[in-house]
Amino acid sequence: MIEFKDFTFTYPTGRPAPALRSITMTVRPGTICGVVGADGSGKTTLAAVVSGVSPHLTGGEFSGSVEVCGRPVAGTPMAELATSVGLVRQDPFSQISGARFTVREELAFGLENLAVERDVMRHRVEHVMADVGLSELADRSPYELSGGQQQRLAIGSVLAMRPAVIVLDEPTSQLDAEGSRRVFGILDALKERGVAVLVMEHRLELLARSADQVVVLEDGAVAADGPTREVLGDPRLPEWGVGPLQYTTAARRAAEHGLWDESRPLPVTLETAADGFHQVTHRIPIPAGDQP
Ligand SMILES: Nc1ncnc2c1ncn2[C@@H]1O[C@H](COP(=O)(O)OP(=O)(O)OP(=O)(O)O)[C@@H](O)[C@H]1O
Repeated sequence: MIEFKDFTFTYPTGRPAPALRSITMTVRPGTICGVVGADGSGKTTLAAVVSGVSPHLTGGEFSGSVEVCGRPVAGTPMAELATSVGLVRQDPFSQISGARFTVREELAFGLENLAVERDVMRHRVEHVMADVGLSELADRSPYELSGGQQQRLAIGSVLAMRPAVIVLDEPTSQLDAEGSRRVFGILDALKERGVAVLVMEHRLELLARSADQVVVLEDGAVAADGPTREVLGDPRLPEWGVGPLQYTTAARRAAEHGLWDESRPLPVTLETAADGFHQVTHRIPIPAGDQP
C-alpha cells in the first residue's frame, strides 16, 4: 500500500517551486496505478519519493506524509525501505551493479545482500529470469545486453527481492511493442500476487489494458485520479498535456454525428471501441441496391 497525504516536495536546487504539490492518493495492494503527465509534471519525482530516493538521497524540503506498507518513507532508513519497495528507474544502464559478471549473478546480487539462503536464491533467480525472458542470456555480461534487455534485467533485479510495492518509471521507454506487452504481462502477474504497482507510463494503450487506476499529474499536482476508463476517457486529457487515446477521440467524433451510443462510456481499448462501433453500424440499414 502507498499512501500520500497532502504531500508537498521541493528539491534543494533548481526551480524554487515545489516539484510535487499537495499530493493525496492511495495505491492498494493487488492493483496497478498508472501515472501520466506532461514532461516535467513530476512523475519521476513521485517515483523517487515512494522509493525513498527523495528526500533521503536528493535532499529537499517536504510537508505532509508518504507511507509505504505503513512506514513513513522520510523517517525510514533506505536499507529498511528496500525490503518493501523496489524501484525500476528510467535508465536501466544506471541500475547495473557493476559488481557481477553475468545476468544470473546480477539477479542474485540483491538477494546476496539480504543473506537469502543459497537454494532459495537459485530457485528465485531462475524463476525471475524466465519471467523477464532472459534465461537464454543467463551467462552474458549485463553490459553486453541491448537497452531493452537491460530494462528487463533491471525489472528482474527488483522482482527477485519480492517487494510488496514496485515502482517503475517509464519501464517500456526502450522496448518495442512485443517487449512492452511482455513487461505489462509481468505487471499483471504481480498484481495477481497482491503487489501494489505504481507505473509511470506514457503509452496510454498499455495502461488502458492493465491499470486499475490512473493518476494525471499537472505541474506537480494531481489533476485527475480515478478508475482507468474514467480518467483515460476524460475530455480534458489534452489540456493536461496527455494523449488522448485514438479510440476515445474516434468515438467522441462519432458521437457528434450520432454514430456512438451515448449510453456507452467512451472506449479506451481497441476491443471496447470495436464493440461499440459494431453495435452502431450493424443497426444502419443497408440500401436495397447495395444488398449482396
Ligand atoms: N534532481 C533535481 N533537482 C532539482 N530539480 C529537479 C530534479 N529532478 C527534477 N527536478 C524538477 O522537478 C520538476 C519535475 O520533474 P520530474 O523529472 O519529476 O518530471 P517528469 O514528469 O518525470 O518529467 P519527464 O517526463 O520529462 O521525465 C521539474 O521542474 C524538474 O526540473
